[in-house]
This record gives sequence, C-alpha cells and structure tokens, in this order.
Amino acid sequence: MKRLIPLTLLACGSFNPITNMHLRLFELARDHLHQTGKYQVVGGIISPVNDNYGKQGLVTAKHRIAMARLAVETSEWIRVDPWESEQRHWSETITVLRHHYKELLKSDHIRKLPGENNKPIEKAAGPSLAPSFRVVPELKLLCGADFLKTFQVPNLWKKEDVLEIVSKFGLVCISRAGSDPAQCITESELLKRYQYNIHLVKEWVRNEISATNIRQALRKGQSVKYLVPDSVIAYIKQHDIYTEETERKNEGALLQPLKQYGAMLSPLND
Ligand SMILES: O=P(O)(O)OP(=O)(O)OP(=O)(O)OC[C@H]1O[C@@H](n2cnc3c(O)ncnc32)[C@H](O)[C@@H]1O
Ligand SMILES: NC(=O)c1ccc[n+]([C@@H]2O[C@H](COP(=O)(O)O)[C@@H](O)[C@H]2O)c1
Ligand SMILES: [Mg+2]
Repeated sequence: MKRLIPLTLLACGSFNPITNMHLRLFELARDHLHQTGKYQVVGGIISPVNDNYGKQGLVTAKHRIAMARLAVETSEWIRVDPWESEQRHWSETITVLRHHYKELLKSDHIRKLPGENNKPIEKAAGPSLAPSFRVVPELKLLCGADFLKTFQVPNLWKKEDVLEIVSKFGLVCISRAGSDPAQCITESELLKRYQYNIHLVKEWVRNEISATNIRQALRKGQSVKYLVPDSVIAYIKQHDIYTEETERKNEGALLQPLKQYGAMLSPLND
C-alpha cells in the first residue's frame, strides 16, 4: 500500500470574527491535497493572532478564540490553538509554525499514524532534520491569496522566514477575489524557486466573504446569517463585541508592532 504523508494544516490570522469562509479554506485545502494522492490530511489548526498584532478593530483574543472554538464544534478535524495568542508578544508566523511542528512530532511519539507501522521520531528539530527512513508528518501553512501577496510588502516579512516557510513547510493558498497568487509567484525569485511546495487551490464557489465586511454589516445591524456560524452570531450578540467603538481600536496605529519590527528587515526581492 502506498504510504501517504500525514499532513496538518495551520491557518494564522486575525479571525475577527471567524467566518464560514475560514472553515471552507480547510475543506478546500484537504480536498486538493487528497487529490494529489500524496497526502492524508490528519488535522487542521486555527491560530488566532496575538492581541499585540495591532490591527484596527481587533477584539481581544479571548473573544476571537471563543468564537473560533464555537465555529469548529461542527468539524471533526479542525481545532483552535490558543498558543500564539497566549504569548506575551506578537509572534512571527515562522515561530508559530516551528512551535506547532514540534508539538506534532511530540504527539507522534505516543500516537501511531493511521495505517502506518512507524517508529517514533527521535528528533524534534525541524522537517529537514527528521529521519528520512520513515513517513515524516508535515505541517503546511494554509492561507488565502491575499496573504501570499503580503510577502511582497516591503519590511513586513524577513526573507529568511519566507524561505523557511516555503522550503521546509510549504503553503496551501486558496484563491481570493482581488489577488492573483500565480502572479505573486512569478514576481518573486524565491517563491518561483519553491513553487513545487506552494499549492494553489481554486475556490470553485466565488465569494467575497471577509471579516471586515462582516464587522461592517454587524455595525449596520445587517444580518450575517449563513456567512458566519449561528453559534458565533449568538456569541457576538451576547457579548456585544463589534461596535463603532471596538472598530476604532488600534485606529491609526495599524500594525504598529510590525512597523517597528519592519525597521530590521530587508525586502523579499532585494
Ligand atoms: O478583513 P480581515 O479582517 O482582514 O479578515 P479576513 O476575512 O481577511 O480574515 P483573516 O485576515 O482573519 O484571514 C485569515 C486567513 O483566511 C484567509 N481568508 C479569509 N477570508 C477568505 C476568503 O474569502 N477567501 C480566501 N481566503 C480567505 C486570509 O487570506 C488569511 O490567510
Ligand atoms: N513577518 C511575519 O511573520 C508576518 C508579517 C505579517 C503578518 N504575519 C501574520 O500573518 C497573519 C495575517 O493575518 P491578517 O490577514 O488577519 O492580518 C497573522 O497571523 C500575522 O501574524 C506575519
Ligand atoms: Mg485579512
């Protein structure tokens, strides 16, 4: 029997609030990866960003985590992980990936992979250091096409981080209106070099759901039913989370921690 690579998907973002589309990203990615005949998707992780991310309108992680947990109640394979939000500072995405990969290898010690007769992994140092004689689990970053575009924003990502993401982990990128991921790859030498490790997945029902639009609709008193899980809508109402006041949070200080951090960076395409 062909040995499938057990793969976990990690989605990093604000999830402010989580929408049905965030959940769809996982389903679309899983279908695509299974169709390659190479992977078995064994889990999905949603990692809401730390409160210090500094994005406008970002409500506290306590609420974003609670809403995401309600949303994944209907999923048998996606879970929410609060580790990133519990750190004292905002963490670079590569740190989050490394953390979850380590955890994955740890859990592999005690839980044999389905259909496999694998030996436990001795090292937990990173994908390239794991022994090659066995099926090594993989962790891939799951994102929308707009996320891929942010790699081009000067001073937002360290070049070595992007290199590690695409070379060691890999990306699964879902199409999104207004972004052209194939063009992003063409425009970047680095992404082009590792395009074999970047899975572009087309959303076959085009939609433009975005958390920003959801927050806007909520502020206007419009219905967001069928765009956001009912349990999440009930939570938002109960806690009165999205108001004109919460939307003003971090106004003008957009991505302040990232701006400071940006001073140390060099652009991806230099
Ligand atoms: O308007 P904002 O607040 O930015 O919210 P968002 O809908 O873009 O949602 P997040 O920033 O929390 O995104 C988390 C990830 O989900 C992706 N994503 C969200 N909505 C999507 C959609 O409709 N199509 C494709 N990807 C989407 C996005 O590209 C990120 O990789
Ligand atoms: N240098 C980096 O590692 C870097 C830069 C910008 C955004 N990010 C991450 O990308 C995600 C973007 O989320 P939003 O689309 O909600 O802004 C967040 O998880 C954020 O932490 C990482
Ligand atoms: Mg976004």
